[in-house]
Amino acid sequence: LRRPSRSSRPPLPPGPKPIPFLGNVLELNTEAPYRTYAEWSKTYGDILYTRILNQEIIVLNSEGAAVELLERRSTKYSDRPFIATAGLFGWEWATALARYGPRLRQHRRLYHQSFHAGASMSYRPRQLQAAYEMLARILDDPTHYAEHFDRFAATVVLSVTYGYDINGGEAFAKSLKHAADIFARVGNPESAALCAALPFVKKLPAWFPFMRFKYEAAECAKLAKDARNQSYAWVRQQVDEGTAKQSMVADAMDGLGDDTQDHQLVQAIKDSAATLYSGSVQTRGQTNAMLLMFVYHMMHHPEVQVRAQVEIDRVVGTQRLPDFGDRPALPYIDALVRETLRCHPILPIAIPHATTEDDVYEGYRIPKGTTVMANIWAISQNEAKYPNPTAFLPERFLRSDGTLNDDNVPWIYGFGRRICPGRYVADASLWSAMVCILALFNIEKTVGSEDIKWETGMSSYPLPFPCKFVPRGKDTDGPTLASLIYAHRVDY
Ligand code: HEM
Repeated sequence: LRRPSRSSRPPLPPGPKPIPFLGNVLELNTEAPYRTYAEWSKTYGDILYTRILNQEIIVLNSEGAAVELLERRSTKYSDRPFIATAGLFGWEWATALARYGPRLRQHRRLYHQSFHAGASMSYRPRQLQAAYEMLARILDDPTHYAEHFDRFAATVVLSVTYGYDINGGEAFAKSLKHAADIFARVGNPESAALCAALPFVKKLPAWFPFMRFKYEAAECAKLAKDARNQSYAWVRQQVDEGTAKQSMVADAMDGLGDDTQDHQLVQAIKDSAATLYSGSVQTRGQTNAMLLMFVYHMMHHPEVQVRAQVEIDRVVGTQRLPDFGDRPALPYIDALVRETLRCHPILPIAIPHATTEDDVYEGYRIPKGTTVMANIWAISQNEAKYPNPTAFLPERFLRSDGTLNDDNVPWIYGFGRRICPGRYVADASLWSAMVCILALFNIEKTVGSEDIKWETGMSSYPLPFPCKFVPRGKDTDGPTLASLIYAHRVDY
């Protein structure tokens, strides 16, 4: 058998011409690479090829191409690119960085068992409770609203993952946060690119000039390891004593019996659980970033707030707080949640996938080992599907009779075998936080509101900015709200 000659192989997808060593890095807007990719797609089409240093990247600029490759052909497209610093920082255990294989599948099974659409419903009372408590904090101290969002997100994740109450003060919660912060600060794409381009860097000792980050790397790895063991031991003790609340780790222990029997599964439980927690507390996780985005949109769109509040007042009234039973009667609120997810996606290039086999798409060759990115930002700004895409218009998700349409922006959570396993939990957290805030407060501009700094790179959202949370009712004071929250109190 003769191998096909190089010239008879399909070509790579089109793209800007790379220069030696650097590739296309000089043309890339590194603060918002998704904008450059969207710009290039006007010349090269929905699928384009680019090289950044020594990393070969294929960018999918349309929902159709992303669904075709990352979902329908997911057996070939579910790996992650190798991140050189992950191992160095002791972070190779995290699900989001895991290569495609049995370990990833084990993590995904554990998530599925506790967070599929049906199972996620059982966490709703806790999410609502956490949202109510967040309202009380905002009322008491509105200036630090972003910190209250961080606490809300961490409360939910600790509860659904470990059945742990954030007020418990266990050391593991602190160690994991600390490790996640170090990894976010030092394990950045630049150090990763340095380690990938110059592999000997990984072997240099920490005292070597410019290698100080290695001291932090060692600390980060140790903290993360201790925290994973301690959090697991904490749930084990609760389960053995019969006091454990339902959670992902407790569910997983149910099928385990003795911890010494299946080391691999025990490690998978520790690692998959810690991934959720570290993702949510790391400087800012997805849920809290999305809530900052929500405040930003509301501050600029008082007319949207009014329409949402008319709906809430009609369905819920002013004598109680919203709950999930109200959700079907509040279509505009759901439309508002979807528009907040769509209008400015917080993960504009999601998390890159990578191929495990060669493939051909629309006559183009996609080699094994290529990084494949879905340009979520380009998908969100598709004029044909979302006319006037930069405008914030929740009604684009409503039919003419006022009911919700079928577009629940699924692409915001990624694709195929790597799709976000926490999407149902995230959806319930976002809904409960947004509806509760709108029920109680008007969000208004104040001095400094226009001077907003943005997180850039892989994520994009406004960093905390000044704004006012003005209670809507004359009698919304601490004691009234406390009695409303108490009346709704759920024990979980
Ligand atoms: C607004 C909130 C959220 C958004 C927009 C979001 C979005 C995403 C996206 C785009 C990915 C990458 C998917 C892909 O590679 O195709 C992802 C992965 C992931 N998400 Fe979320 N997420 C959110 C909240 C959550 C929550 C609350 C949890 C946990 C309870 C969670 C757990 C994860 C995990 C573990 C992964 C890695 C999956 C893997 O690599 O296989 N996410 N998320």
